[in-house]
Amino acid sequence: AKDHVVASLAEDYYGSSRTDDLLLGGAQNGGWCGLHVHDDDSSHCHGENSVEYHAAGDASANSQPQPSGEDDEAAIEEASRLWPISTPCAPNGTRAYCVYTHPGFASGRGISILTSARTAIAIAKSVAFSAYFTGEPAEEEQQEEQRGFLLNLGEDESSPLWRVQEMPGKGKGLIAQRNLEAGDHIMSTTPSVMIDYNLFTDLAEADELMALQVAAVEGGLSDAHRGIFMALSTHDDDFADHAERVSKIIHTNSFDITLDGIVPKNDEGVDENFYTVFPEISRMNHDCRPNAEYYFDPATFAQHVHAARPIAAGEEITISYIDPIQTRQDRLDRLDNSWHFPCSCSACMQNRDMTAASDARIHQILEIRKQLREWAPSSQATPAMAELMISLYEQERLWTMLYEAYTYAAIEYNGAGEPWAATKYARLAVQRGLASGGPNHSDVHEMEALARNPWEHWSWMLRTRKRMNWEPHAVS
Ligand SMILES: C[S@@+](CC[C@H](N)C(=O)[O-])C[C@H]1O[C@@H](n2cnc3c(N)ncnc32)[C@H](O)[C@@H]1O
Repeated sequence: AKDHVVASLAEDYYGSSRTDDLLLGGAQNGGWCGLHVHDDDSSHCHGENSVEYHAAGDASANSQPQPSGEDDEAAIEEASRLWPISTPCAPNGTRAYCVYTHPGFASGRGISILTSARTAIAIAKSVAFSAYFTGEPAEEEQQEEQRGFLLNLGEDESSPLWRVQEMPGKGKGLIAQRNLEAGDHIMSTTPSVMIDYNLFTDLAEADELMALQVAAVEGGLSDAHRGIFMALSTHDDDFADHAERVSKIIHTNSFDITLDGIVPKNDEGVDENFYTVFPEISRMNHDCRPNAEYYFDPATFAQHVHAARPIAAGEEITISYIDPIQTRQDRLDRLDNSWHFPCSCSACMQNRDMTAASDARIHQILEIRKQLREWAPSSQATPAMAELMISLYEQERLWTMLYEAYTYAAIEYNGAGEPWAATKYARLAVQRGLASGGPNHSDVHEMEALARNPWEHWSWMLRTRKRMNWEPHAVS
């Protein structure tokens, strides 16, 4: 994606795995579009980006021109009409960034978004927000759904499923209050504050950004919501004043979010990122072998967390802040550079022999991944290779990544003309993908289609076809 000026929770994870590399792209004729498209005509692809949230957003948003200084004024006026509160603003020469807040969002929980007027308008028109602005009948349904998400949240930062507790050496963390099964829903929350990444590069004065951040927290959030936000970690408790505290909270607790299908891509055709705090989810500490996974749904503006494996009552619930497919030293370096803590998770604390074996598996996973993504006839990919990938992920306890391996296995078996094994893995990929990417994720749709009818899927006999140099029409 783009150069990150600030570290965010799971920025690597999103960057290298979650949105770019491992996902199916809806290829029709032999490849995964938008990823590493091979020799086929990429015009068969649905779209370049594999993450298509069909339910979300105003499709026309994608064709909107980028804001310029001249038309920004009109946009600010329109955005101010749409959003209940939109103050203050900080001009940067070509566009103004303002705080757009909605105290009524998510049943009065509230939300603040720091962005340009154009983007604020696009967000206001998206499915998650339009009901709040138009008062259409959808509003009831929308609010009901968001209320449902928040049912598990108490104002004291606990729920029947989890509680916040002091964790030695890590600050606070989240503890399971009940035994959870893989796939169990843990929580869903909407954001407190979202900051358009452009602010970090475009606003020359740090004070301007800080003033906007303070205004975002002061306005727009309910008292309870603001209380949970302000209690979040600042990592080192070293701040001079309120503004710096708010800034540190944001920097310690933000996730990287893209509003695909809602906000237009930038001039380079890249999705705009939003630095986003989901305060209850931000209580989760890092583990290189996490037991929970999450995804953001632009249709509701909620982030959903599910168990990636069974979690025992009393166990800490963790997520990974980085791409876990890295050797131990790379993971430690990454966490130290971006997060300034030494990782003491079980994978990082193994003895030398076990670390060497683990690192070797990571190298093997990376090598196999390359083959499984290779669509030229010379690819070494086979169903056995995909099975090996599943095994390596299991040995490495990479439960949050298993859907990738199941997806590859489904494609490889189908590509070799083995529909029953393909169907089995497609179903497993769907089951896992629902927790990793959500029901609207294009990869999940892809696997559902394969499971329904492997013979009609683009991957049917694909490997055989390529290796034997058959024409696509030779296969029905
Ligand atoms: C998003 S917060 C996580 C919740 C935080 N522990 C709290 O008290 O609210 C990120 C911060 O938690 C701490 N942290 C997270 N995972 C950790 C780990 N595995 N080991 C040590 N500290 C960790 C670091 O201070 C990091 O900057």
